[in-house]
Amino acid sequence: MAEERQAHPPPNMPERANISVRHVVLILSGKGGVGKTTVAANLAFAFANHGFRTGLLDLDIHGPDIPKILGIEGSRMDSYDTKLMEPVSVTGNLAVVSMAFLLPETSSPVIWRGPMKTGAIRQFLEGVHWGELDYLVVDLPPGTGDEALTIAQFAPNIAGAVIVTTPQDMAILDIKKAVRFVQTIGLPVIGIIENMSGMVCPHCGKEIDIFGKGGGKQAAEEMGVPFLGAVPLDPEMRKAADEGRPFLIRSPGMARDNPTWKQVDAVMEKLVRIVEEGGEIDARKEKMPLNPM
Ligand SMILES: Nc1ncnc2c1ncn2[C@@H]1O[C@H](COP(=O)(O)OP(=O)(O)OP(=O)(O)O)[C@@H](O)[C@H]1O
Repeated sequence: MAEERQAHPPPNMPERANISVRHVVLILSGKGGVGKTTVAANLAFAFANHGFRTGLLDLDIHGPDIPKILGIEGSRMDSYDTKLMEPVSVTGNLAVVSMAFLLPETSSPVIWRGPMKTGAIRQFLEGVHWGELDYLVVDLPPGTGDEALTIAQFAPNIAGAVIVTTPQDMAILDIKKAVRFVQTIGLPVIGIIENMSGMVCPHCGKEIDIFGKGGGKQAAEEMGVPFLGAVPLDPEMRKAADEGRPFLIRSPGMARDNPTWKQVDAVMEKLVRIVEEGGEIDARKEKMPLNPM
């Protein structure tokens, strides 16, 4: 569908950025604090772990948190012998671009109006040596602002948007707005992810539904869009983000059997099946060895 859209751009549409990527996946949420960045970082990590050449583009220009979550805060994007900037490499398969890599200090605020952000977003696509990518995961700021519109105009091969939510009623109203926003700008909704969906008490092992459970699935059904799955509220996931480690490698050894990670993996696999139009993940793709930081 993405190719069809690009084959006949409206006459006043700007040209799409010239980067080599098979699928661009936008991650957004109707409201802040639902764990969109955490989900984007861990999904990108899961893609890379399955052998996909993955880029992660942090477009939360005013509050870029991806570098902190991945433990690459303080890294810089340099340009060597080409004029292109080098993204920051996390594993052999995962490269990251963030505004944070260009700021003099991590606490420096970015006070920019729309046109400056548009220029930066274009640079982050075309001015970066991404190489050949299978997936480019784009973490957008919450809500329905400029960044989403700009990337929707400039990025090639957009597979669509993934909407992250928490299960409670207040968040569900915002999902509906986000779904309509994505549809209004002419992109497919790949699906909805319900984050912080129930929690297993670390003391008694009982499941506690802090924000409720099942609201994301219900909204997906009501809106007629796919439900990609649920990720539980897991204190280890919060700790991993605070410590700057992707969740999977926070506790090497136990990670692959961890129920939360299995959920992240299942969400990623469903996303791939939808994006690659019904195809199963290529079983020949060896899982890449992790590169603990
Ligand atoms: N499944 C989860 N289990 C436990 N903690 C989580 C989970 N998902 C996110 N968190 C924590 O919730 C907080 C908010 O997450 P995050 O920054 O990813 O949200 P966001 O929606 O991207 O926020 P913003 O609106 O600021 O962009 C962080 O402390 C993160 O570690």
